[in-house]
Amino acid sequence: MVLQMKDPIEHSCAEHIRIWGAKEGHSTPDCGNCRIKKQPNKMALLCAAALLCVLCSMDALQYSELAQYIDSHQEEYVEALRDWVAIESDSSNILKRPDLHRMMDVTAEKLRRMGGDVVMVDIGEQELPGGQMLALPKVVTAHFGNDSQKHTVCVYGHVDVQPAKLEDGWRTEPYNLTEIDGNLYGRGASDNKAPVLAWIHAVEAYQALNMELPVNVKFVIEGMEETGSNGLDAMILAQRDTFFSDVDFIVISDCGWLSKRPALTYGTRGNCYFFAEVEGPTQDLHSGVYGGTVIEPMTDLIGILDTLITPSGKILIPGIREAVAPLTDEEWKMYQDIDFDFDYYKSKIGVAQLMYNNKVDLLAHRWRHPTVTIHGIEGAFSDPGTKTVIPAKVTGKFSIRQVPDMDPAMVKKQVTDYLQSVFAKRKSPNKLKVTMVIGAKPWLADTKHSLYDAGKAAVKRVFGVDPDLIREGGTIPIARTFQDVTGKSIIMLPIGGFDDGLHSQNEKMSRYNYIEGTKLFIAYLHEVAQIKKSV
Ligand SMILES: NCC(=O)N[C@@H](Cc1c[nH]cn1)C(=O)O
Ligand SMILES: [Zn+2]
Ligand SMILES: [Zn+2]
Repeated sequence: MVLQMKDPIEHSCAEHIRIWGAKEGHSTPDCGNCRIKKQPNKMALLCAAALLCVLCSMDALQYSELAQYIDSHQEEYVEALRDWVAIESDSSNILKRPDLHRMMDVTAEKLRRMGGDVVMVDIGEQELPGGQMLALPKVVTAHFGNDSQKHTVCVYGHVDVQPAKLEDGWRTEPYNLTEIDGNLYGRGASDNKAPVLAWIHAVEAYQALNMELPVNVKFVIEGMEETGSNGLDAMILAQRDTFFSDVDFIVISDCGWLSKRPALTYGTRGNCYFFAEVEGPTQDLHSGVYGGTVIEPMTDLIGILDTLITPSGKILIPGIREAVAPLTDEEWKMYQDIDFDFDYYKSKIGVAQLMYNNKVDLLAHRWRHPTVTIHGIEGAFSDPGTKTVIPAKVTGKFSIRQVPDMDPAMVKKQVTDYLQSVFAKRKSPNKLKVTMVIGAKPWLADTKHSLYDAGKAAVKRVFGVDPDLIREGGTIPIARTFQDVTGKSIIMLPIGGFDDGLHSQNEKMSRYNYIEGTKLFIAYLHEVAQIKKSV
């Protein structure tokens, strides 16, 4: 026996610590957590845990107390999510703008009640396609703790949502949070209201237990993410030397796991979103009376949209595929090692066949290649029933997900030139106008950064497994701006499940992920506090 028990100390907490000392001349083993060889008599055995140094043991005890607090307050957390989901904060629908403003007020008020230093930052107005101006939702910033000896972590999230209507095929009212079999269904539940609340509840738990936060925490919560984070770039630029000057790291939890295994996300795709408007007659026309005599805008539009991508997914716009950074051997290897159930993925989304039939190709095309998606046509007849009309003006909406080394400014030119040349060949008298309404760049992090070690340790503590390192096919438009403007390192720490149905019917957040995710954030703050602070 290397160790002998000396002065066992029993704590009154749920878990007990026993302090162990080394025999004369014998070495003391490393701490099972921080791996540092500690002095004799400073090693502790924590019930149901490994041999830890005293510091780590105290940390484990504190975590255990916080985790118990989270468990015993979970009903309140679900109610908070219910209140937030009930606000139809759809940023894409201008008629819902009052709800979106209310959502920002409610968010600010929650942070204010916790004693945060809260500011609602006016980010101006947005110009609508008709030229009218509409006030953007204010960005909520908040600040907890101001200790220059500690790191400052800035949490970014959004509280706007994608559109949702019961008649889209939801099984429950989208804005009435409904729990079924441990899943909390509602628009915005996973994207991104529960993760934002989980971060707020993590800070609240320290306050309730009178525990000092291990780091200073700042929040930046916006209401335009789903439509491209309009106005936020300028705000970050304007506050680079004020609000962001003392921020050390940025954490974003606006994404999901790839499987049942927790994950850390190190890359997102960007997005270039286009409107292609084809305008013909001055008003809609009877298709029997005028059909066969006019060159129809819808036929032109569908003709040009069909030249963007082949049925097998090959993008036809010259220059787009050529800009993509080639996949490295290391990336192939990483993708091979990732947990991913190919058949479950297929069955979950209800398709018999995918574009690719192996895991690596599928992941590469989800994360690492651009793709074109045609989203819809404004001005087209889409109601139930039959209407025999020739629409006078139609606007096709499509987007191209961006990966390194694509550049949105270049993509804008490539797409516009290509569509104009394809349209010209049709010799149509109609007018085509192409505009890029969102131009978000991809984001990529260095997984060797200590933020990722902290993430791995936090996942291990809460879930007892090592996380997958994954990328995200979706876009968080502001991620790249945070990186470029503030120069700070970013980690994405998702708590959403792989099957949450983001942007889809029946979006949900599982109660398990919501509650364990809150604990993950607490564990993460503890781990970040261990990162050496540079002076
Ligand atoms: N949760 C992230 C997310 O859903 N982001 C949106 C943002 C976006 C991109 N283009 C328009 N909106 C996404 O679709 O990826
Ligand atoms: Zn989101
Ligand atoms: Zn989203």
